[in-house]
Amino acid sequence: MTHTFYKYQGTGNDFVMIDNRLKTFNKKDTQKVAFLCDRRFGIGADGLILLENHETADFKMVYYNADGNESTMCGNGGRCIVAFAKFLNIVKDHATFEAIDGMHDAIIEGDIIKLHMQNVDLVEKHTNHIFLNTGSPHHVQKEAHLKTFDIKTEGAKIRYGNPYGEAGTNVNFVSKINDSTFAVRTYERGVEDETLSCGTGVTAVAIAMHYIGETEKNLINLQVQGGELQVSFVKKGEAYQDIWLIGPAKQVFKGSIS
Ligand SMILES: N[C@@H](CCC[C@H](N)C(=O)O)C(=O)O
Repeated sequence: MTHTFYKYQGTGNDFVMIDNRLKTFNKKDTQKVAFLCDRRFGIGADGLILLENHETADFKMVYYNADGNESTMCGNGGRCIVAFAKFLNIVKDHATFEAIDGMHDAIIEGDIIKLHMQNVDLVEKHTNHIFLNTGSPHHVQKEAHLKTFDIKTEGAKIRYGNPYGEAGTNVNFVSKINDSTFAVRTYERGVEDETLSCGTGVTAVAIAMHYIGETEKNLINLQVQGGELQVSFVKKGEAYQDIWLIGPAKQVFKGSIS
């Protein structure tokens, strides 16, 4: 079957986007998703996203990693699907949608999409890292030599190692630039490599850095390999609420593939 697709990117985290409101896409076809995301034999992307109808919200988001498996929340993908919904005239400058981690709303200001993330009730501080779930699981670790660090090798060791096991985790390495700015490089589970940006990852980094006292700011700039994102939040007791992931989302091209 031939599918019309759109390619989107959010700070270099790229996605194949398919309008599945007519339910033409076989959602169980893992090999097909992996093929479409393949950079040599397919279109090439870090993930694939289906936009579907929803009973009460503007739409539903279904996210797959490049390995073909449906996975947990994708923050940059969430921002990109909002831009796609605007392109399809489903929404104007505000959107509500359901993703695997629950309901989200978003504000559209030109190319900038502000995505409301789920609250984070638990931040685990360990000796050399912080672990938290921002819709997807994230290990956050400080790294002084971020520019030259071997993200793929070191990220894979942590992703497959204890205590994460089979389910694994995403791994973020972070270096402080100043009180409100951090540089981040992320190894993504399901891509099994470094990506140019990870939305739930930078959200985790911003909250982790605040939690351990590296910053007292509530609006954090995150420099990623593919550009710049911002994360804002409010801390209530041990929990983080009213979390927003802010940054650009752009359509790159359209095509058809069978
Ligand atoms: N790129 C994403 C995260 C996608 C999910 C992740 N690979 C996982 O399986 O946990 C983002 O922008 O948040």
